[in-house]
Amino acid sequence: MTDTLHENDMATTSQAVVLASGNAGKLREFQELLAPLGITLSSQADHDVPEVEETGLTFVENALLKARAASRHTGLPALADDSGLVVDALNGAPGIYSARYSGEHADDAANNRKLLDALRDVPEGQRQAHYWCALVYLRHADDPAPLIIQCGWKGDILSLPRGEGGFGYDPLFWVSEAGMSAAEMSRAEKNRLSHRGRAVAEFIDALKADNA
Ligand SMILES: O=P(O)(O)OP(=O)(O)OP(=O)(O)OC[C@H]1O[C@@H](n2cnc3c(O)ncnc32)[C@H](O)[C@@H]1O
Ligand SMILES: [Mg+2]
Repeated sequence: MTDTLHENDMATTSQAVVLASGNAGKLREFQELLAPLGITLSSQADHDVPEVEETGLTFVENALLKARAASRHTGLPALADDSGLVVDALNGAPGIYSARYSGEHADDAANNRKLLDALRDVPEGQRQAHYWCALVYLRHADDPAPLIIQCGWKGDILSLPRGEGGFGYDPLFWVSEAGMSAAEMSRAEKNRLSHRGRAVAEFIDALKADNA
């Protein structure tokens, strides 16, 4: 990236934004993806934003609920990500329930175990899935025209976990184009290919156009 381009990016996008998420893995990925643009991203925990109930039935509805609550509470523009894993053989489960698949206080390990169990009898070749990311940006809490970006990432669900990186279902998410699981990728590689990485790239373009 040239200095000129960098300065230009800073000029068009430099601003304070709250990330409406309590997920440390997401926060790390967003900070890496947005830092070069001069966006100062704080997490909702920094502002004591109360956790909002994700009562929507789609990713985009839940992202809107999270972004609106964070923006209302902080007075800042808010970015929210609602994402999850959609498995064909499970009729789209765990879907919007990905974070709470094995219970309200589920952790990644328990969710992964439940997924492996649900797919116990599903043979290789029928274990297609995709991650989905709905990204919502509200300029203020009553913004009637939010920026909304949605991206998917195709993969297959492994029978055994592989890799230590990433978070969530990454050790079970096999990416054939890369020849490795999402948890075996470098952070840069995951950001380049993933549902969230590509949604953020589109978001950056949309924000630049918005600020132009
Ligand atoms: O709602 P917030 O506070 O942002 O945090 P969360 O973890 O509850 O987030 P979601 O409601 O959007 O649920 C997303 C879940 O989907 C899974 N997931 C989403 N993106 C993922 C990724 O890149 N790698 C692995 N798992 C992912 C993972 O289980 C997440 O907890
Ligand atoms: Mg959540």
